[in-house]
Amino acid sequence: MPQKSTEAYPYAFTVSYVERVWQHRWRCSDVTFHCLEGALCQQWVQTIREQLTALTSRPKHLLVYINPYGGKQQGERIYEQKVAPLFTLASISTDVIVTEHANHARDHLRTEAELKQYDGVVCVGGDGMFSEMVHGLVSRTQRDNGVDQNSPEEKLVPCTLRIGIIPAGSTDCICYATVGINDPVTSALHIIVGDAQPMDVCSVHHNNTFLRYSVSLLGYGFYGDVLADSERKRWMGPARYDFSGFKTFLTHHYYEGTVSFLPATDILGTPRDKTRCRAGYVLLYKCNLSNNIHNQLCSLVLYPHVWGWRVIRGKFLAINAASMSCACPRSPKGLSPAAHLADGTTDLILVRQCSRFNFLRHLLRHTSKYDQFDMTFVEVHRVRRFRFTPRYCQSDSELDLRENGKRLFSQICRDHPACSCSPAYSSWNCDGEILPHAAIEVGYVTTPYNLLCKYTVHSESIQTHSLFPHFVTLQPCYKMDKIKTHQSTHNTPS
Ligand SMILES: CCCCCCCCCCCCC/C=C/[C@@H](O)[C@H](COP(=O)(O)O)NC(=O)CCCCC
Ligand SMILES: Nc1ncnc2c1ncn2[C@@H]1O[C@H](COP(=O)(O)OP(=O)(O)O)[C@@H](O)[C@H]1O
Ligand SMILES: [Ca+2]
Repeated sequence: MPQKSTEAYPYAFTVSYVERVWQHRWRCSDVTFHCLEGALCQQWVQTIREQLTALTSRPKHLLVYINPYGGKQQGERIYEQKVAPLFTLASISTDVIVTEHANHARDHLRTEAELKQYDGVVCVGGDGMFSEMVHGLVSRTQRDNGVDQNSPEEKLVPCTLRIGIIPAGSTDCICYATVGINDPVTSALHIIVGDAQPMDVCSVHHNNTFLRYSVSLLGYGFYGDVLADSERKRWMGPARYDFSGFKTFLTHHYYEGTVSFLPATDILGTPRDKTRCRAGYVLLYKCNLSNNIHNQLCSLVLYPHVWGWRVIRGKFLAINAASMSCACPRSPKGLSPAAHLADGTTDLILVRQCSRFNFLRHLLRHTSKYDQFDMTFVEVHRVRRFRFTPRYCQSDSELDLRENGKRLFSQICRDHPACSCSPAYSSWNCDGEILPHAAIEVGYVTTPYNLLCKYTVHSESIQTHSLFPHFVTLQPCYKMDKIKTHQSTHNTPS
């Protein structure tokens, strides 16, 4: 700032605001306004503060859980250096808990946390950490509302508290698929401006007993085997997935069983659409009205058996249910690029036994513009519920052993115990956590959630933000010589 201006306009205040820098990446910038009179300056500051206070969607008090062991074990550093300064700048107060063991956050949320005092909870970690938060909050809400979690027929009661994710994990699929990028600063800014995005939740059951919730990927076969193998290599960090992915690809195991599913017939849109859900169901359809007729036609073609369950038997390399696109840095368009974030459905992808070469082609298409579903051995259905029953029954003792992480003889091919062909069972990859039960039933996909983040790729959203995009942190009406720090720093609280 030239000296002349400082002398002529000795009073000033600084407004911090959100700037979209590149694609989905957000940054915090600021602008300093100079005034001639202290009273005028004060009036501006007062008015802006009043406007900001009136924005009820913005959180004021947050409960933060940090997983210090997620991803590259950088959770605490990421929070302290990149996120906490922004929260302070936006006058958000926080209670921070660094987790001490797995399920610490889940159990604290489910039983102990005084949730009434918070406007939201935030997790710093990966998909597993987010899953802990979902389990804590969703379970607590169902318990408080008398919902029987064990029944796949029951619809979940929505939670009122929102969850924010600061990505610090290995895949960060939930963050990437909802925000469009896995960047801690961008996520912190979405939380600060009070963005919200509802999302679907599936409940997973075995013999009418509740097992887990899933919000992103439920994968049997390939993704189940990758996860089971990678858990033994956690010391490798995020690279464990590349190693185990390659190894699992080479083993090329298929699994026999029956998939039954209830197609979602009363919806517009199919998994083969070219549109992308980046702002949830409602916004997408507002923005793509011209696609609706086309989508309706596709639904009729895809789902001729509209009234009941469909049953498919076979040998599968992978059975994936994607309740959102599952986009992540490894696959920027995701497992099911057209899946919706909050439409009460999940996209069921069945990859039948095929050659290694064809499976590789299918996997590689997740990383390119080519359609991974346009292959004879792949089919995809948008469903409300589904079940999987493996061809061979899994005994309780086998399950107990698998739950304790031991490898079994019975996992080796039933027909030829001495050979190395496919084992009888895989396990399910449920948002990055292993489910040892092969037979599962997925209850109604419901939308009980709001996240503290969303895509803002639509022009409406951008305009809405630019109408009042700022969060203000200023020294009210200081003379210029007292606010020098403002000109050089913008995301550290002063
Ligand atoms: C030979 C070329 C292979 C290219 C394959 C590309 C396909 C990648 C699709 C990945 C979808 C990932 C869905 C998300 C799963 C996560 O929930 C889970 C746990 O994440 P986190 O808690 O952050 O660790 N991640 C995985 O299961 C990793 C799957 C990696 C598969 C290679
Ligand atoms: N303090 C802790 N010590 C050990 N495990 C933890 C701790 N806090 C959370 N976890 C568990 O770590 C697992 C992985 O967490 P996540 O944040 O998803 O990292 P990543 O993306 O690397 O898998 C989850 O199952 C979670 O329950
Ligand atoms: Ca969905």
